[in-house]
Amino acid sequence: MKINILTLFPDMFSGFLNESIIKRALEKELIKINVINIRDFTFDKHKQVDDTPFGGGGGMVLKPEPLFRVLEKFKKSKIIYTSPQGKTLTQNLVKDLSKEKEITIIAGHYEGIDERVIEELVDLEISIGDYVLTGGELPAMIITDAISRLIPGVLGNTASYENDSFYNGLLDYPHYTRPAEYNGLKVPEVLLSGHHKNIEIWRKKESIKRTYIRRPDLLEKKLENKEFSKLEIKLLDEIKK
Ligand SMILES: CN(C)c1ccccc1CNc1ccc(C(N)=O)cn1
Repeated sequence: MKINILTLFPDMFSGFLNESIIKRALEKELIKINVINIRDFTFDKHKQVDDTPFGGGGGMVLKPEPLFRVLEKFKKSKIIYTSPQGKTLTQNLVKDLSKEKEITIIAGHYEGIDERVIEELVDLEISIGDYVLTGGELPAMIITDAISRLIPGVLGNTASYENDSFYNGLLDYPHYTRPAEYNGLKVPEVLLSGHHKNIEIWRKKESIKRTYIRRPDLLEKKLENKEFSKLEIKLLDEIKK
């Protein structure tokens, strides 16, 4: 999986690329991340990347020329633009994107980019949620992070995404680690029992209970898509009693 990120602020990505799971995935060459400075694709004296909007109003808009030039190099990849006007990112969309060979993410800035770039070159506009940020760099990191962890080998053997919340359409169950009692607070007995089947059922029930309480919309969706196993239906009935 190769991810190109087009940005005006490449230095924002150094921490993201040099730490933890992403760093290890890059070292193992499981993914390749290429951060490109849009400004390198300006050839005028002032290296101008933005300009005032036609029609007036405040702010600046990213000019079409530098973006058309840089995107020429990546036209074989799926071109993504992060903006509040995009399709909201979900785990299913992440899963679909993780199957691409190469994607290029344009991190928007200022008031956005010239619409002609979107119309002509952008394959998918993505929003990470209904809120406004100073730039598209954090959304680009979030999309890159969410995709990378689905690439085989990136999470290593300890963590796996099969039990991810959202992976099975449910929220995650509660997690505990040593000590078994802390400040008089105990870990649920079943988790200390070593009884794997009971533990699995307890975790599944906790996931369904939490989803029922906190995100009934997710349960609805799972029911609509007929994605419930017989066990999950049984546990949901117990919870509803
Ligand atoms: C300055 N703005 C509003 C803007 C306008 C257009 C494009 C990019 C930006 C950069 N900001 C972003 C980007 C993405 C998201 C999101 N929800 O994915 C929120 N904000």
